Amino acid sequence: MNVLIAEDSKSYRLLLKAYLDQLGHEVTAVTDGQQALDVFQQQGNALDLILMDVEMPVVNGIEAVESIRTIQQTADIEWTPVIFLSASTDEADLEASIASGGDDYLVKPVSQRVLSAKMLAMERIIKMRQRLIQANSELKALASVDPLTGLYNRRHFERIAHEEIRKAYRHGRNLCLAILDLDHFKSINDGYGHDAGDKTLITVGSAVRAALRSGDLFARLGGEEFGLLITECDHSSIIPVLERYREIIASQSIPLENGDTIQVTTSVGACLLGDSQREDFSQLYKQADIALYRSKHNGRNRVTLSSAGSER
Ligand SMILES: Nc1nc2c(ncn2[C@@H]2O[C@H](COP(=O)(O)OP(=O)(O)OP(=O)(O)O)[C@@H](O)[C@H]2O)c(=O)[nH]1
Repeated sequence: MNVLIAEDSKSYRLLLKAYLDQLGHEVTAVTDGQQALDVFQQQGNALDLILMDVEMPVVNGIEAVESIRTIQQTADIEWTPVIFLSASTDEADLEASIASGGDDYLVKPVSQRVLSAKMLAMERIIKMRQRLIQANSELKALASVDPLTGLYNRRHFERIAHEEIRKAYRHGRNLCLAILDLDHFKSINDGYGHDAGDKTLITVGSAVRAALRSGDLFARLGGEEFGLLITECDHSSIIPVLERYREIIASQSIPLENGDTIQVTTSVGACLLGDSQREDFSQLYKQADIALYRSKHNGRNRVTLSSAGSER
């Protein structure tokens, strides 16, 4: 386990560290509550257990644990178990320590035997905690991904787009939001079956993803509609970039079991950030959607770019 000891007495700190080293734990030892807080913030979920002295200079153990519990809630860190160490046998002190967010309370001096037994009990809890951290991170990843294509989903796309739009305005950079909508996709489903339609979505998705510039984002927004976020781009280069993606899709051949192949084209509607007024995601999306409608209306398999604010 990765254990943090916060203890101001040098001799006792070294003794505890020696006990834990013998049990095979990774130990970081600090001398006050503020240093314990700093280590907690640096290590986050990587820290398994804290042994916290109650009486310490600068920030005492109780104050440090109260802060740890607050940080935990805001910084997406799972509950990190804390064992308080105190010279006091007063039950009110034990009560206050647990109320502040501690999980156990040991009266000093603690024998190696008692510490080993407590560490064993904590290890069981920590294993559960690690399983929870793992499950949560898998759930988070799943919540961002479209299960059919493995691309990011609409939810993730919108979240990142909001952040990127904010950053682009802050740093005075341009940004392009594009919607790519496959043409006559219904006729692929109707003509070749739903599985062939699925295969088309998967092939198109992975072809564009493979061609993506790092820092840009491609996602399946739903059905046969994909979203593309191009960061740091300018007016003169954006059409060739979008044309390149359109051509990549048109050049895909999707082989079917009966020997046939499917080809598909895409219509693209895109929008650049406005220069004069601040646009948010939904305004940009609306502009890109209007441009997409033009691409469809003008014959499909083409790119239409609208500047935000110019086509309401
Ligand atoms: N195979 C498959 N089809 C899907 C999926 N999601 C949506 N679709 C189908 O995609 C088709 C979209 O059809 P429309 O909205 O009429 O669009 P379109 O045929 O591409 O026509 P245009 O966009 O006007 O060129 C519908 O038939 C949906 O059932 C999916 O996950 N897999």
